[in-house]
Amino acid sequence: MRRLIRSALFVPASKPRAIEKAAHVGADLLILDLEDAVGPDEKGEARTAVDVAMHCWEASGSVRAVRVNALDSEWGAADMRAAARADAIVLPKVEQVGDLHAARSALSSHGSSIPIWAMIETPRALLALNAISSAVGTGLAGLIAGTNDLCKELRCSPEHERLALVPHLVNMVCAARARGLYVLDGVYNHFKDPKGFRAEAEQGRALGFDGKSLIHPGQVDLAHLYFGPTARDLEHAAKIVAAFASPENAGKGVIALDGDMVERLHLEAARALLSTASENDS
Ligand SMILES: CC(C)(COP(=O)(O)OP(=O)(O)OC[C@H]1O[C@@H](n2cnc3c(N)ncnc32)[C@H](O)[C@@H]1OP(=O)(O)O)[C@@H](O)C(=O)NCCC(=O)NCCSC(=O)C[C@H](O)C(=O)O
Ligand SMILES: [Mg+2]
Repeated sequence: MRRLIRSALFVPASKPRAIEKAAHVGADLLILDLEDAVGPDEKGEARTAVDVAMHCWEASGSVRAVRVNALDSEWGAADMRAAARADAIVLPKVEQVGDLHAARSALSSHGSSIPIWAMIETPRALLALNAISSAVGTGLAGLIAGTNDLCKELRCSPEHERLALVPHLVNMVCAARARGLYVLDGVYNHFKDPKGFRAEAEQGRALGFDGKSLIHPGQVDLAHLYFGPTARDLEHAAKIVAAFASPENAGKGVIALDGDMVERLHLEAARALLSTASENDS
């Protein structure tokens, strides 16, 4: 059973204080950002923070990732070399299967077999989602919605409960689920607006995302409230397992539980939930 990834915090590689702070915020995934959070003049200096961050985050319990600049940019090759020592790599603006193969082969040339997370944030990526998500042999682990870039490229707005983005977000969830990948929702920019964050996180969970990408430590605990099983989810799952285990329900395909119809597909989901939760506790 795989670990829960409910929160993925972007940490600018150009901010030493943020790198230190990130070690203690409890995010499931930490993403040291060499791309958009770092200005062109800071790129070289920021790259030297990769080793510092990986060391600083060693005991954090978080998966430690690096978001590199595009491979075909002037920084891409050096970023890949530095990032090969992380636990995972985040590739921005993936648009075709070839981007994943190129990253895989760059990592291999540095002796690294770390998993790749692909950011889906351009119209071309949306059109190629099926191919990208099924890129066999590239070590693709998950998709991350890049909603800021998507809004820019589609010339749409995140307003009205992300009406214009929802079809694309649903497609990302579908592509990820079909291929057994993780899938994370985009960032919420208004980091001083917890109410707005909660509404968006609740929507992301309802759409089926595993977790949410974040920009501020204050968003980590909130993300954990919405993603991953709640105490109530676990209680309900345990009740379903117990109900199907009782002798009077032996062999039944469907039962009634607390006024709801419960089928064996719900039993499978309940068992999977309990198993994920116990794996992540241990
Ligand atoms: C958004 C921020 C610029 C706000 O910064 P600031 O005003 O300094 O925030 P605070 O004063 O509230 O910070 C309080 C303390 O928390 C630390 N901090 C802040 N942000 C982070 C962080 N991301 N990780 C770790 N620690 C952080 C501060 O250092 C303060 O610490 P202390 O001094 O001890 O009190 C800022 O939050 C920020 O830079 N966020 C990240 C921005 C970023 O990475 N952007 C790029 C990724 S998002 C993206 O690109 C999405 C995608 O590609 C798309 O297209 O959608
Ligand atoms: Mg982006």
